[in-house]
Amino acid sequence: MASASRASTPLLKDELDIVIPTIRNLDFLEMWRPFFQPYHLIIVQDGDPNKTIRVPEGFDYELYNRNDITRILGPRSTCISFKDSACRCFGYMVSKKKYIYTIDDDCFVSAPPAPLVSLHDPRSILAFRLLCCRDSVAVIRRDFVGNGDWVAKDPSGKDINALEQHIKNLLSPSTPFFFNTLYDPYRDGADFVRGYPFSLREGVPTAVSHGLWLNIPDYDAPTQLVKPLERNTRYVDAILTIPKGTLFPMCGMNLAFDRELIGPAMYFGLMGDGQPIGRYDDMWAGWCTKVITDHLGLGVKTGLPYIWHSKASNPFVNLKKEYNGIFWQEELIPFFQSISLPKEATTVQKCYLELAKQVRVKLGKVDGYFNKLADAMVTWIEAWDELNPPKGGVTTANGPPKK
Ligand SMILES: O=c1ccn([C@@H]2O[C@H](COP(=O)(O)OP(=O)(O)O[C@H]3O[C@@H](CO)[C@H](O)[C@H]3O)[C@@H](O)[C@H]2O)c(=O)[nH]1
Ligand SMILES: [Mn+2]
Repeated sequence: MASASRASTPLLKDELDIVIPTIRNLDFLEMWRPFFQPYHLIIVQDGDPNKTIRVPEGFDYELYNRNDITRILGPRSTCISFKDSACRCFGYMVSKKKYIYTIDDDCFVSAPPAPLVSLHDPRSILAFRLLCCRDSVAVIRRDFVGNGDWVAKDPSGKDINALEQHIKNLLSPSTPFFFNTLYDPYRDGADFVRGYPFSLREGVPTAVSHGLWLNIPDYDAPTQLVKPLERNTRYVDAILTIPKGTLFPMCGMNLAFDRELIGPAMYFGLMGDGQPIGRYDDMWAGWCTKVITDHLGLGVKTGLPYIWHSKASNPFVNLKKEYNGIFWQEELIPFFQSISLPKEATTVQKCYLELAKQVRVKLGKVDGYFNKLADAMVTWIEAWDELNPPKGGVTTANGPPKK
């Protein structure tokens, strides 16, 4: 029987960093305070390094802007994107923790309190909840707790703690080799179904936990343009292992991973300023990650937890960023589907460098950009290994910025 984790989920507060890319502000942290305050935040400030980003009181954090990235990585800083959420991967590199959770600054525990709602007027709270219900079909109910904090509830009325769910996902095995039709067999109240081979029931270590989003779905620009008012109101109470040999579109908005198992593969590519492509950062990382987890016998899960995604980015701006990606991905997907990594590639770094070689040989002819990207993939691994020497190695000269 799959050992359902009846014990409470460990906080992992000293083993997990929260990485936030931002070009806006960090007010959203107020709603996450009950869940995020125990953790160390790594904030990657994109855009103008002279702009001051205010971090709400009471959070333990490091903040890196473009000047810090250049100071720490020197010439290798060219592999970190500028003016694209891809910059977040710098946070993965400088972290010293086993786990990473990354979230966008427009993602909330649940629908943020609208300005009209007074936090202490029951009538306006009811009105706001009815508004939420109208807009979001009551997928998440929220109740105020005594001091006016917002606590999200799932349809069963249980509190939602997205970070706790990601930790549960990462700490329980994945089942990539044989699909369990009752989904995650390790959840309370579930198990392997009849016909599931006992030899496979131990599962494999989980490298990635990919969460989803209510309200604004992560659609590409053409879909956004065709369906501007569509909201995701479907709370599907399921966690699935993505089967071995199957790629998936990884979104960086609500994502957790085991940095020691798969960190070096989580390079978010060359995107944004000066590049012919944007908004394919997380997609690229997801395709590289999935072929490597398949090769190393690790698992990738998708499903719970949900977060509430509040802002739709501009579809016209997105179309310009995505155009080449939409076109190139018809070549990229067959490339990743046909990847075979040699058995000598026994570490993530070795797998990644082999991938970079194949990107240059097979995708360089699609567009010269992929030669640049292959170089950047190698630079990323060099920088990763310099900042993360094997245990007991030397640390980097510069170290994190003074706060
Ligand atoms: O130039 C930029 C733009 C944005 N950011 C920060 O990145 C995240 C996501 O930004 P935003 O919410 O505006 O974009 P979405 O379209 O909703 O994001 C989804 O598309 C993917 C684009 O790659 C992204 O991974 C998804 O989450 C926010 O925190 C912005 O502040 C930035 O740093 N630099
Ligand atoms: Mn967003």
